[in-house]
Formats: sequence, C-alpha cells, structure tokens
Amino acid sequence: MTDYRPPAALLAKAETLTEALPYLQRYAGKTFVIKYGGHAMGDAELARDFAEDVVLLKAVGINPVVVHGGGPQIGAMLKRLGVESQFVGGLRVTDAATAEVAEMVLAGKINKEIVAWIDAAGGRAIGISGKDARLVVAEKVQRTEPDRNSGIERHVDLGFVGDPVAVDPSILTMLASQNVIPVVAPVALGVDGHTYNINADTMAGAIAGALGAARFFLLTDVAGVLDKSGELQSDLDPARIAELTADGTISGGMIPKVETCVAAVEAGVDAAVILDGRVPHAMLLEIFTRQGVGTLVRR
Ligand SMILES: Nc1ncnc2c1ncn2[C@@H]1O[C@H](COP(=O)(O)OP(=O)(O)O)[C@@H](O)[C@H]1O
Ligand SMILES: CC(=O)N[C@@H](CCC(=O)OP(=O)(O)O)C(=O)O
Repeated sequence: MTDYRPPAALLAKAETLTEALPYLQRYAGKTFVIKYGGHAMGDAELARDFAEDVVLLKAVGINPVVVHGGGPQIGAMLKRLGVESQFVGGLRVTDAATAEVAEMVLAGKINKEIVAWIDAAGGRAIGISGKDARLVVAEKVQRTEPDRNSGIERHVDLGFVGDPVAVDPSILTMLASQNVIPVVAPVALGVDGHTYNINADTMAGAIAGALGAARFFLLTDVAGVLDKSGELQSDLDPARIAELTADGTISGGMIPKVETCVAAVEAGVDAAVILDGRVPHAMLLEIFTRQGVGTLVRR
C-alpha cells in the first residue's frame, strides 16, 4: 500500500468530477437547448468558454442545440447603415430593409462565428437558420399595446416579426445523431413566403418545446430575474412570473425571455433556466454542481 496522498488541490479536482457524476448519469442522451444571447457574447474569452462548455456537453453524451441571438449586433449594423430601430415589448419593429439586415447579421455573421468557436474547441457544428429543412415556419406576430392617452389596447404593426407556428425538429435530431452540434439563427420563412425576424428567446423556446428538451438555458447579461430591489429570484413558476410582469418588475428584453420559459415548460420541457452568460462557464456550474445559479422556471 502506498502512503502517497495527492495534494489537496488535486483531490479537489477529483471531488469536482465525482460531484458531477449523478448529473452525468442523469443527463446522458438528453437534449439541452441553449439560447445564447447577443449580450452574453461579450468578449473572445467568454465566447471560448461558452464553446468549450457546449463541446464538453456533447463529449459526455448530452445533445446540445444552440439557438443564438444578436440584438446588439443587429443594432450596431443598422446604426452603421443609418437605419433607425424601435422596440415594442422587447421586439424589434422590422420593416423589409431591417429584416434583410437582421438575416445577414444573424444567419450570416454571428451563426458562422459560433460555428468557428465550437470548431476551435474541438467540436463539430453546423450553422442553419429556421429556413433550413423547414425547421421553423413563422407567422406574423399579432400584438396589442395600451394607447398612451386612452389606455385602450390597440393593434401595433411590428412588420416582419414572426412567431414560430410550426417546428419540425427532425433536422436537429439527425445532426445530433451524426455527432454534430446544430447552431440555429432566429430567422424563418413565413407561411406567406416572406422572411421573418424572430426574437431569439421565442425561437429557442419553440425549438426546446418541439424537441421535448430536458433543459432549456437562456444565457443573458443579468444574473437572472431580479425583483424590484435587485434580488435574484432563484425559483419561479408561471403564476409568479405573471405577477412580476403585471406589476412591471419584469420589463423590456426580459419579457420574451420569461414568456418563452413558461411556454417551454408548459410544452413539456422539464425546466428552463435564465443564466448570466458573463460568468465564465456559467452553464457547467449550473448543470454539474449542487448549487444552481440563475433563475429556474418550473411548472
Ligand atoms: N426583472 C428583471 N430582471 C432582470 N433583468 C430585467 C428585468 N426586467 C428587465 N430586464 C432587462 O432585460 C435584459 C435582458 O434582456 P435582453 O437585453 O433582451 O438580453 P439578451 O440579449 O440576452 O436576450 C436585462 O439586461 C435587463 O436590462
Ligand atoms: C423580433 C426581434 O426582436 N428579433 C431580434 C432577433 C435577435 C435577438 O433576439 O437577439 P438577442 O437574444 O441578443 O436579444 C432582434 O431583431 O433583435
């Protein structure tokens, strides 16, 4: 028998791995949908960490599907082109020119950047949009907003902003079975043949629901859902979310995020988690350790 005892720091690494064991066993073979927000794409180092996490999930037998945003990047490109952009309830009002720019930035630039990061981390990725293999078919979003003076709900025309009305996830399962990580841009064809810009949270939630994902992660630039005093809400159900939205605690870009979490868990996703993408390896910490981070949404 040897009396060699590894240094504490080395033993701690072994403990980290054994702490992960029950999660590795629980999640092998399951599908995780990961929404990677434009704000979470921060710097190159964070992007590298994110890609490593995704490749690690694949390596341990989980099937990650990445759905990305790019709101700030679309905004920057529109600014360069001198095009004004407006948001209603967290959605970008999208005329034909804006839809064209959104598709170029999302499906052209950002999609392939993420593919390249995954490649650099040793994974194989294929970038597609909702248009490919009819993954998603969209319909024009119908929205109402209270009129500023009378308070009466009025229809607002958001242009080419789509809601996913049909999702055929077979292309995603096919890619996953070939050891490929799908990376999806939130653009789709409408039933009318037009190109629609879809909020990336909404797109990701629809895909998570159609795949019956075990987990749905939304990586953003806040710790999770915060209450009025800035406290992180670590556990929320649809009823509490409705209260926080009605009293204005949840606003702007957080609205489509929580709406999509509720829709996903109601469609059969086990749990949705809103996470801080600015934290290095936020996903690994959430999945493989006992302490969750972020806001967990369950039914
Ligand atoms: N209750 C809330 N808790 C946390 N963030 C909120 C809340 N209400 C509104 N927000 C806003 O939502 C933003 C996240 O949405 P968004 O900017 O669309 O991110 P992403 O680009 O990651 O999709 C936060 O940065 C914050 O400004
Ligand atoms: C209709 C609509 O709002 N589409 C979004 C699509 C990108 C997106 O959602 O990106 P984030 O996740 O980074 O915010 C937009 O044009 O900004």
